[in-house]
Amino acid sequence: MSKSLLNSVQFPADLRKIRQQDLPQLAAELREFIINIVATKEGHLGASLGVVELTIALHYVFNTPDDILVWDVGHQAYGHKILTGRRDNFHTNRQMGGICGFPKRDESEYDAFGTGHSSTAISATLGMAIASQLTAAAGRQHIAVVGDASIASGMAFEALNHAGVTNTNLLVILNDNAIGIDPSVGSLKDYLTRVTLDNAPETDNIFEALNFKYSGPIDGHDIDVLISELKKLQQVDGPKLLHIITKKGKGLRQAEEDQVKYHAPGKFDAETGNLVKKETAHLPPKYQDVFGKTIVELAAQNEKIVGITPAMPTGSSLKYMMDAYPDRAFDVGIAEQHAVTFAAGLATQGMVVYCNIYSTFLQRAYDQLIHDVCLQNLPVIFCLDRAGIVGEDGATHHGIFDLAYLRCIPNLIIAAPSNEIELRNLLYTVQKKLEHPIAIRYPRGRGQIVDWEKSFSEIKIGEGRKLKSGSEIAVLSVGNMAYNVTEAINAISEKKLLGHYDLRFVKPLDHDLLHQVFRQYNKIVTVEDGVVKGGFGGAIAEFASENNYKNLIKIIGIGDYFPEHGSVEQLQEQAGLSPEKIREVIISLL
Ligand SMILES: Cc1ncc(C[n+]2csc(CCOP(=O)(O)OP(=O)(O)O)c2C)c(N)n1
Ligand SMILES: CC(=O)[C@@H](O)[C@H](O)COP(=O)(O)O
Ligand SMILES: [Mg+2]
Repeated sequence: MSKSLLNSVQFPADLRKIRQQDLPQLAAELREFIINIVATKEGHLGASLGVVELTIALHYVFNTPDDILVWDVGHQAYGHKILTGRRDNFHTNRQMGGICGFPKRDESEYDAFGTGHSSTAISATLGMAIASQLTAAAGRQHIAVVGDASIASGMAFEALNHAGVTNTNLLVILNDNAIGIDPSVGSLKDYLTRVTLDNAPETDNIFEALNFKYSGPIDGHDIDVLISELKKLQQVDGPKLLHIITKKGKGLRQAEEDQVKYHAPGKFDAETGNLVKKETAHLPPKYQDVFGKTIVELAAQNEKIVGITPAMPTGSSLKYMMDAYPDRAFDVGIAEQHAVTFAAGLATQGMVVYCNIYSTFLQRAYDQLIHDVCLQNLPVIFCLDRAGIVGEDGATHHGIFDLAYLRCIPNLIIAAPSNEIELRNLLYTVQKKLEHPIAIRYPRGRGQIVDWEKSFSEIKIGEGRKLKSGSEIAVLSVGNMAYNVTEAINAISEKKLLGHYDLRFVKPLDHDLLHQVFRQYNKIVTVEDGVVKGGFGGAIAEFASENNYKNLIKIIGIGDYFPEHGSVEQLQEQAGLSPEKIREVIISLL
């Protein structure tokens, strides 16, 4: 048996000692290593398998970390992590206290830029390249690896546009596998397909038009070809783009065949590649499916309904509508800013627009939300998926800022349904008649109600509801935090002293209900799965101050820090949002 090459590599300096002809063996070992660990620990699989050869070639040719390597999104950087000092703790990937699933500057000097959200790599790398010029770090190379879906985002184009008029040592590697999480979309994707088929010379080159020296397309799984091309480009001054063709999921048959599922497949059998089957028939639905299936039902009755997703049709379940009504459901690619203003345009014409965006990714379209939607009071329906703590994706992906960043925008209604039926009824309500934009936030994953497909009933905008009466302490919650609160209250023996109210709307607040609550209870506890500063509890404190109430108010939510990765339960415990932690706070007030 030949000796393991991977075991001889702690850092790229070790890799550079390996003979070039042995690198395919290293690639095979690295793939196997990734598959074995992701099979049980879960995480992003397909993207990392697709760049195994590229990762090896980059660290082989360039002098990382002095030469700078930036991975866009970073979900494809598992091989990079393993070859840069993190092989032995790769099994802790994405777990609490373990390494992060994305590059992270304070984790390694090889992680030149923290990522998670897409399309930032070219801007960041250009910044580093300009800094090198200004500090006379001559000869240093700056490499950004960007996927075909991510390069179609506005931010990536802005960076290419800028880089093209510099003479920086910038190398953009376009990793073209013709897919994002779901199949890539748009005319740039068509263009890249044409370039690939023509083998480049027949087609006017869009990157050359932007002053990049273009090379490729080349086979991104051929290490020798990659090494020789990278060495050539090392000698070329100015901005350059290397177009490589790869296969997402390369090396695991099922991952190659079902690239969408194997983007992040959950647990699977490392030997066979088959997914570990989960019995889900009797489980409550995912909030995403409540959204996806309900919108199809509503679209059948209301032909003005359209749906939008920026590149997350499967994750958001908008795919149900894309299948049922392909002309009325749009995957616009990784383009949150465009998605929001496109929604605004549709709304000006009387369309009923459900724009589904992960809470964390809406951060990118904040100006569009304010300037294009709310300022003009256009009744766009934003469905903010993955609100709250999302778990293993970690700090870059938690949807914990939305309440704070939305609450300050005039005209915008903010709702947080506490369960699947509430979500369904809200989705129904808002397509009937809506006079303002609305954001409806709900969490990742399953709720608690199996039997959710009830007939629709309307929810009055701005109306909260009492879940339980009490006399001493009122707990006010938003969204599915209601479940944690209920559990907390049920674990307290003096529960008859405790009232519980589901406010449903963070804006407008239900003033009538709040006046009752502030008169009936001495002490108020608020619970939200978002940052405390500027959030729901802040809104309640403002209400109290505006109305001269002197009740004691205790705000439970996420403090002034970025929660990292871990399970949702662990991170809620850490933030003080678990039933047990909520119980402790209530007891301390009794
Ligand atoms: C701003 C933003 N929007 C959406 C996402 C979700 N997302 C993560 S990876 C991905 C697809 C990336 O595709 P591509 O760049 O082609 O890389 P590949 O997965 O094919 O390697 C998407 C949409 C994100 N990370 N950031
Ligand atoms: C890398 C990335 O941004 C996505 O793959 C993200 O991890 C998807 O999250 P969900 O699994 O919650 O859809
Ligand atoms: Mg891709």
